[in-house]
Amino acid sequence: MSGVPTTFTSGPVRVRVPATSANLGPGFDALGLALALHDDVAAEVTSPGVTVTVTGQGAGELPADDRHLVVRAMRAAFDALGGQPPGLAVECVNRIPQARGLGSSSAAIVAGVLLARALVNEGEQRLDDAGALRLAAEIEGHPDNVAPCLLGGFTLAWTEPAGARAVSLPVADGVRPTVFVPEERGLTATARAALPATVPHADAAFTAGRAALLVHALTTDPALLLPATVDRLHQDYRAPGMPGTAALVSALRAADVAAVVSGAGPTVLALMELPEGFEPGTDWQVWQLATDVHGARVTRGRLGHAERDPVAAGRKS
Ligand SMILES: Nc1ncnc2c1ncn2[C@@H]1O[C@H](COP(=O)(O)OP(=O)(O)OP(=O)(O)O)[C@@H](O)[C@H]1O
Ligand SMILES: N[C@@H](CCO)C(=O)O
Repeated sequence: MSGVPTTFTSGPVRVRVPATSANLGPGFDALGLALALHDDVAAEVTSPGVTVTVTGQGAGELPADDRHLVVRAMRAAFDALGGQPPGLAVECVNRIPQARGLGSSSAAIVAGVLLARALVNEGEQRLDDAGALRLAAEIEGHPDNVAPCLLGGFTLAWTEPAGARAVSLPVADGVRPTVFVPEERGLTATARAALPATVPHADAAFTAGRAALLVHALTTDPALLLPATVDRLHQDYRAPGMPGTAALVSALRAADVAAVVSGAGPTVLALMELPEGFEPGTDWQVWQLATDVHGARVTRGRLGHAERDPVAAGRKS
């Protein structure tokens, strides 16, 4: 399509993007799970200028101009699609807690890339699904959240010289995700700075074996989730920066529940039913979430009444 001028569709488009939990223990920067907790974002091409409205998570905190992450991702995608629109109006209804380890930044990036594509005539010919994944992963810096956000389900992502690739696998019955979300935030960039440049070969070998076992446990045999979620690459190094998270992971695992730090934390993810009466303490919001099997979904039109409600339906706390 290079050389053919970019033209834009008229009217708004909207996208529903899921929260995601990356790493899942031993799958650092590779494995991820899409969860049924969503942001809804709509966008429209306008006359010159950028407006952004935010309801729910991040309202009053996030920038309302070109610095907003959805708009930054849209700008990068419009460049890849061949040209920028005159102006943009973006409406965000956010339910994914931000800077907690639930993939909020990837959800914003995926939303921006898919909205930009949907606003360009013949957008899917200019940027196919594989290209959208590569671009979103490049903006995020690693593919383990953007992959499940785009594809849904349990994803394995990896990076080749040309960019990120991913596959989505079905999740076995019996996997029961619960997230424990604290009030305090933790930026991924800070958690990544806590990691060493190198790790002992024995730890790398140990973790590679558990990551392979985790693919089997999550897709076929959840009875193996406890041994399959042991990691030696990141959680211990990050524990001093999130002691409450580390203590809750330990308490859950001591109760035979496969629990890990969700993404870069500080949220905790359990993958199995909790024991009767398990009490995490008052510092946590506890939500049982289904797996999102669809991934990001784009439709035409404005956000509807239900999509404008920033409180997630069916969330158990
Ligand atoms: N919906 C959003 N709209 C705009 N900016 C967002 C949105 N969600 C997140 N961000 C930006 O991304 C930052 C959080 O990104 P970060 O990667 O640190 O955490 P996360 O994505 O929530 O967690 P993790 O990557 O560990 O799963 C926020 O502080 C904000 O700047
Ligand atoms: N793999 C990433 C996920 C969070 O973005 C990390 O742990 O830093």
